Amino acid sequence: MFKLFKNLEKKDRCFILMALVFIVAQVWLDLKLPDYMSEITVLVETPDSSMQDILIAGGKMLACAFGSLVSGISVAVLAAKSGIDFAATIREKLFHKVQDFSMEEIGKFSTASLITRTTNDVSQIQILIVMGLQAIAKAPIMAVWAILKIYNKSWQWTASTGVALVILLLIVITCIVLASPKFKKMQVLTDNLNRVTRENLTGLNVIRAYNAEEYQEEKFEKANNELTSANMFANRTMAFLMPGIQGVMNGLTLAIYWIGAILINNAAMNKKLTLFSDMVVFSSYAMQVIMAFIMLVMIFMIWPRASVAANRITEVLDTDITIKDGSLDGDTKEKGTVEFKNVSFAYPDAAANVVENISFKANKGETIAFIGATGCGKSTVINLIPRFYDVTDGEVLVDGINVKDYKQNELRNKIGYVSQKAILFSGDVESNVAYGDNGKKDATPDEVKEAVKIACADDFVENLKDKYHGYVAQGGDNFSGGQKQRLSIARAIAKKAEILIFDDSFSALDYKTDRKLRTALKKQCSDTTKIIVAQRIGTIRDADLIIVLDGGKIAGKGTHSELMESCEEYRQIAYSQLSKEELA
Ligand SMILES: Nc1ncnc2c1ncn2[C@@H]1O[C@H](COP(=O)(O)OP(=O)(O)OP(=O)(O)O)[C@@H](O)[C@H]1O
Repeated sequence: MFKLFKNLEKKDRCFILMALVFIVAQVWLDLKLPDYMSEITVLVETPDSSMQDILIAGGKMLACAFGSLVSGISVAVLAAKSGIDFAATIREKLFHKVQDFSMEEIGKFSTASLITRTTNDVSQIQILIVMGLQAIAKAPIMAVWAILKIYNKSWQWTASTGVALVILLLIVITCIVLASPKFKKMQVLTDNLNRVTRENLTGLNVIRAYNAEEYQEEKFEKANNELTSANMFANRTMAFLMPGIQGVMNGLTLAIYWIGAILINNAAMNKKLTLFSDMVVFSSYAMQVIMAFIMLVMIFMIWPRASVAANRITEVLDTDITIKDGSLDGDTKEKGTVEFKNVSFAYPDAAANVVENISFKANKGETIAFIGATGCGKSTVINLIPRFYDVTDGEVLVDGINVKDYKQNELRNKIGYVSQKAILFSGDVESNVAYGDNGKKDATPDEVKEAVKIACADDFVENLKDKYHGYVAQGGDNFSGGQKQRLSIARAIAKKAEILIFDDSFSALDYKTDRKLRTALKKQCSDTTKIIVAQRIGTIRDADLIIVLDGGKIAGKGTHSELMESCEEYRQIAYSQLSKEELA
């Protein structure tokens, strides 16, 4: 928790300091009230006292109460401001940190958990600051100050307050011990609920198509019930706190007046008035002590959850990023080359390598294609080029330099990447195609148009009501699979990168569009090196080099005709897709 607070900005530290000053002022004013109350009691009981004196003492009381109100409001405003600001700072830090995460770190935390940590967990910290700042600082000052004021009044009253405090402590400790583990559990269960909700929303169509609503509901109900019952237990336990404290407060008032009655009864006549005034003042201070405890209880209610949340946030912020930046910028002598030297790779926590001993070189303007059975490691190989993962063994070189030596953004400026699943962002066609930074300049509307044309997406984009400013929904949900793929391809082309990577990016295109697109690519991007993963022989048969993968290893390498001669795996794929006449 305290580690997280090191992230407080200077401005917020100042706000907190100012709040502390107001808190001390408020406590001082609150504790001054009983003194004036005692003065008034004495004045009322003294036969010769004037109304003027009573009014002056009353006026001072009023001024103290008003001062306390102003201080209280100031503390609340300052606490809210620093809490909200701090939450915004932490959310921003988390966002930036997660942006730098590699797939390994994202996988370690899970997307659902990262969302809960950035939203719900940060809110817990905000609540702690906004509500807790007053109590954390105010309660101890108030308790100590009030105790100092009353401790020498009468040992009987002090003892009764002591007993009340011990009972209070026992109630508080029991409730905290019982509820604390549940508060901790609640954050993890919130992750789980988020995960189930997310899965449900993203897979809605499949759920409906398979009439799996009931199954999903059961899953949701289980997650929801777990969270509800943990919440219920913790809050039910905490529900005993307030009535318990109230009971102790009433009991203490009763005890003070009872003891006071006995003391006044046994006292000499001239001491009775002083004792009565002492009793009123003492009960007032004793209530302040109990109030301080109530505030601490509030903290104990918020603290366990906030402390778990703080640990979860620091866990993300302190995570060591596995993919570290190199120092080189992208200004290399060699351009457009990709070379793998005996590359092997195993996913984090996996026992065995997924790909093994991969070596090849792509020269500027060449087309290199990967083909092989599903799950043989094609995507894995090409994901090593933009450094989504680092190799386990061997080297990946881009423009003759190890990818690890580049600054990551410099390396990625060289690459236009089209993922297997086409990803579009909410906005319009133009913002999606001109997306990101290529280290040079933003794509102009004309360049966007040209890229869309090369990607054979102009036919449907031109038909949109707002053409290149046509609306794109989140995830590109208002476009078909093939349209999304073509817009993703246009985005990579518009980047004017040295190397284009297509991860099975033509799979949703019909054969005619596939051919048209490849022809346009060959003509318009002749200087660009193209690395293509494909399932169809037709898509890759013209490639300069085809690499056949089998179980993560290279089973054959060469042009289409060479592989038809030499590679049994390639022949099998080819014959399974095309007739002998088509292949001839
Ligand atoms: N993030 C990951 N963590 C662990 N294992 C993974 C991960 N991604 C892929 N794999 C495993 O690596 C192997 C190769 O996967 P990869 O996606 O590279 O295959 P592929 O040849 O591209 O398949 P497809 O043609 O079906 O897309 C698979 O066995 C898969 O289970």
